[in-house]
Amino acid sequence: METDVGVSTSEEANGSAAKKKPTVVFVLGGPGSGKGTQCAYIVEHFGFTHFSAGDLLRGEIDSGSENGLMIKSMMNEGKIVPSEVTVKLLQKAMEESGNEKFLIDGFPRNDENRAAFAAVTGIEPAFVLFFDCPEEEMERRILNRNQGRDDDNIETIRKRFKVFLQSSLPVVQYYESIGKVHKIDAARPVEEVFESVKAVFTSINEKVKPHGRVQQKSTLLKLQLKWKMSFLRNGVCKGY
Ligand SMILES: Nc1ncnc2c1ncn2[C@@H]1O[C@H](COP(=O)(O)OP(=O)(O)OP(=O)(O)O)[C@@H](O)[C@H]1O
Ligand SMILES: Nc1ccn([C@H]2C[C@H](O)[C@@H](COP(=O)(O)O)O2)c(=O)n1
Ligand SMILES: [Mg+2]
Repeated sequence: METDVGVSTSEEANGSAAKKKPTVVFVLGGPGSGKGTQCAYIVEHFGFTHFSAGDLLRGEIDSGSENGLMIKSMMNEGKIVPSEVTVKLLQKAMEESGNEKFLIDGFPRNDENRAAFAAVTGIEPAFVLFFDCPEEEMERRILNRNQGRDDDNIETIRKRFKVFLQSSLPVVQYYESIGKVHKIDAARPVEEVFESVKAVFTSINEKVKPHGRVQQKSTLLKLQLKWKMSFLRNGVCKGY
């Protein structure tokens, strides 16, 4: 297992008291594009914990919680559940997991989801994986899935596609505009898709290794500080 991917972009840069925030990768793509399937492989190879927002919401329905009925009816309509509910579930799951590297699958589904997660957790994703797949292929996959999901019927599937185009793609475009998206051609066999996914995680591991640029920069800053302190102590500090 190649576990690294210590891409903590959210570490507070205030010296020794820096508090490390979890590393979060958002996994996006249309319904049936293969997010859950690929996440299982990423977990196996890179030591992430996987949370599917849809699974957490289905768990909430099954638990008989007071939000259950509302969530169920929204899901059956292919609608997006209010962010307050979903973010709370994700936050609780992350806190209880004991890990600090998370794949968050099927979230954020709209701009409200995105903003609420950032506001509540203070976490921005290290990057976003986007599984790009034609609608006909996604439809075929969902109709063959046989997992007993209430929303895997043709009427709800079409509604989910519409919501994906209207609300979720703009979120992908937002992350693209800030250079955070790794787009994967998901219309290939599972193993081929995972080869591309693996390349993304491996290249990110390479970038944060001790001799990578990120590490070099912080090492240089530490060295400069050490020199300054040494000059000050010896009373020969003039030009600093
Ligand atoms: N690359 C692939 N080629 C063919 N079938 C696939 C591929 N990836 C996943 N599948 C199958 O397609 C179905 C949907 O995959 P999966 O559940 O991973 O999608 P998803 O993006 O998580 O969907 P949803 O958004 O509805 O949760 C599953 O039955 C899965 O086995
Ligand atoms: N952020 C989210 C994620 C999911 N949902 C609801 C609406 C989706 O149609 C449904 C199933 O999600 P999936 O398992 O396909 O990722 O769950 C939501 O409201 N908000
Ligand atoms: Mg899924």
